[in-house]
Amino acid sequence: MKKVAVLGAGSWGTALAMVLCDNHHQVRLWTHNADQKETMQKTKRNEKYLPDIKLPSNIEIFTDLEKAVDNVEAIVFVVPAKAIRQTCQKVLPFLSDDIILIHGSKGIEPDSHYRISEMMEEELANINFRGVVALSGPSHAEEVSLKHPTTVTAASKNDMAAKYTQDLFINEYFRVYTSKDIVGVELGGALKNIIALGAGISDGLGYGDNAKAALITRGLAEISRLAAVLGANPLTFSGLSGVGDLIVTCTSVHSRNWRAGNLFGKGQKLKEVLDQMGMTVEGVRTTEAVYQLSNKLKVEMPITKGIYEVIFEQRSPKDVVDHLMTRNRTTEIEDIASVLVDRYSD
Ligand SMILES: NC(=O)C1=CN([C@@H]2O[C@H](COP(=O)(O)OP(=O)(O)OC[C@H]3O[C@@H](n4cnc5c(N)ncnc54)[C@H](O)[C@@H]3O)[C@@H](O)[C@H]2O)C=CC1
Ligand SMILES: O=C(CO)COP(=O)(O)O
Repeated sequence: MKKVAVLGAGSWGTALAMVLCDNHHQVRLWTHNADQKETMQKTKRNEKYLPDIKLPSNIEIFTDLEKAVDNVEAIVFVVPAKAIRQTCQKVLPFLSDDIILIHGSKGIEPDSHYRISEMMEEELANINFRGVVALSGPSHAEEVSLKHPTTVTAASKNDMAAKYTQDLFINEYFRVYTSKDIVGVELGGALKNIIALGAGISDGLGYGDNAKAALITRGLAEISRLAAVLGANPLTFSGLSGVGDLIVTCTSVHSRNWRAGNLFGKGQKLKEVLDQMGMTVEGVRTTEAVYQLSNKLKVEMPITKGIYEVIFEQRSPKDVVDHLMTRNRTTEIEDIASVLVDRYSD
């Protein structure tokens, strides 16, 4: 039994804390919102983010960050990507060396183009943590909290930290694999959200399964092309954090990115969409970051470009689809192959 703090009491932080409670760990769930803590303690539910689920009786809820992380072996960061740096800065004074840092967040920071673990390493450079682990895969909180079979990957440059995370979380309904390719695993989790926005847009426009299958497949081609240039193992994109998460996010009614895309497809604009969602839609910021990055690195990403134009330049979604369908003729597989040839030919 380990003492673990989970930072972020949204749907995913709560679901991961429940898995840890099921595994008999001593779990402290931290929220930055005092009202949320009070309601959760009173109702034994997370009314806003996972309303149908009763919280385990052994979960402890904190707003005091120092108390939440006191004497813990591992911290699991599950705040939205935009809050990662601020959360690291707040927790830094209370951290001791040897801590294991795990995160379940999915995003890329605009301008810096940092992955989540890169932001954590930069903000927490003053401590000698034992490793940073990304926990990612096809895993909607709503289903994990119902204990439906789910598989994820714990990726770290540090093998021991990845195995520690596997031991911490694995049980009969939550199967955890390990990987050394943290670059690929984090990119898979972040980039699929862009394509899920696209799948939602396509459905919102009233297009059918052919269009969605095309988006998923050509989306996978362009996100794995970028990931290969950024140093990911392309095979990671055939795994749980790649195609696995892409499928679930593009097809599940639980996906906030798909739902937001659907509203864009029906003609709503950014502010209306975000107001209506009221929950984290990571794909919006990640689309901005990846659009910048693809221009900087000259990686062709036509779907991401189209989604960027819908979200940030108010281009009509129908216009974007028409453009994607009629752009220059090209070959299907050669493009990713050429990235790999360039990369391995030195
Ligand atoms: N919901 C899901 O099924 C999954 C979500 N994720 C990822 O987990 C991360 C968190 O997402 P969700 O839990 O779904 O979001 P959510 O929208 O359900 O909840 C967000 C939580 O973060 C808190 N928060 C917002 N700003 C904060 C700040 N500055 N400091 C501390 N807390 C803050 C909110 O109060 C809320 O409790 C995202 O990166 C998401 O992509 C990953 C896998 C599954
Ligand atoms: O990453 C997720 C499932 O693996 C959650 O996706 P959404 O943020 O689109 O709900």
